[in-house]
Amino acid sequence: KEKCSAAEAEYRDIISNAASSDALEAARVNCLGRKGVLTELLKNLKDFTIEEKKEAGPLGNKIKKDLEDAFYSKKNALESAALNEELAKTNIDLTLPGWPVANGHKHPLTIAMDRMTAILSKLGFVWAEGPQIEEEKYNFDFLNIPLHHPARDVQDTLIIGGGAKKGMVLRSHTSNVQVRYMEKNKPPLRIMSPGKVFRRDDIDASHSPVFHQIEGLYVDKNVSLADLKSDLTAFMKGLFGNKAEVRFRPSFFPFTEPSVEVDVKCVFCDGKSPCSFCKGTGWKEMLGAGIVHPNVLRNVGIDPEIYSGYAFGMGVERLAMLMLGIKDIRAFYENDLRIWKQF
Ligand SMILES: Cc1ccc(OCc2nc(C(=O)N[C@H]3CCS(=O)(=O)C3)cs2)cc1
Repeated sequence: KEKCSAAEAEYRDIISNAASSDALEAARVNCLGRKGVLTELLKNLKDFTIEEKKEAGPLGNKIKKDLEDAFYSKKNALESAALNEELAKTNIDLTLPGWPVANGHKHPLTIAMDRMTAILSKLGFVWAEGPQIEEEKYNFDFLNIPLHHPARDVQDTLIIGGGAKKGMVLRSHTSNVQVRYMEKNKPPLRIMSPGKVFRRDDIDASHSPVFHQIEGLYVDKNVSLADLKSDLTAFMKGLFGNKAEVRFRPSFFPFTEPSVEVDVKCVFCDGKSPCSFCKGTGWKEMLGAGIVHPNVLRNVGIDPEIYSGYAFGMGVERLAMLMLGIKDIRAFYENDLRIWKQF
């Protein structure tokens, strides 16, 4: 008993004076290690009588436990003192908040494209894709666009290789997808073709040589202008809300007859006070559409006496600018974070 208490007193002294965790660890091994002073002392217990063990056992283990705790708390104290000393040398203020992790988000064009294609897919349109570098016949000929049509001129279309009439072009609309699809699939068919299109345009606030379009095509038996009007009205209400008012105006496109242009009532003004958005007309043109011209059906081997269809096309940038209040189309391509951070 005396020896254990003496050992405890001696090691408590060593612990309180220990200046480094190495010295402390060495002392711990000397005291509590396999060959440690206290370990050796406690080995004598096995020679004690039952009576003696009853008192000496718990006493010895308590001293052992207390010393272990003392070693441990001193070790912690030395380590945190070392850390604080280290921190005192640097001027890093650990209480400052961390760098905010900026979480990204979709590009506004993608947001607009996703909204439009989601509504169209609910209306039963299936996503179709096709090449951006296209043969002239799929971009023009199949679409009843005559050889002398201005759209074919180099002023409007970006022509790649070969003579102007025979070369490949950068597609000026995604109609090539519809033509290719009709060559391989017979009616009934109901497809949408989102994608990039190219025009020879100098970039300015409302024009870009590269922009995005979504076209739709529905071919079946007895498809009429009524189907077109009801489906496109549903699409516009899906986009601008149920209260949106839609107007159909007669128009002309070589690939549709009759052709219409579809306006939506100005969402910013009642059309009386001239607003920059609708130029005071109260209406905003959103897309073009029409009944597919019989020549187009014939060109892909569909009999216009049996089948009929409607088609439509719209610009995504245009819609995104309306939806998000962006005044300059170039904002979509300059990736200026000061703009995109606002969405
Ligand atoms: C086989 C096939 C037959 C007909 C088709 O008609 C697609 C159509 N597009 C329009 C139209 O007005 N498009 C413009 C809107 C704005 S834009 O992005 O500049 C292009 C009207 S009908 C397509 C494919």
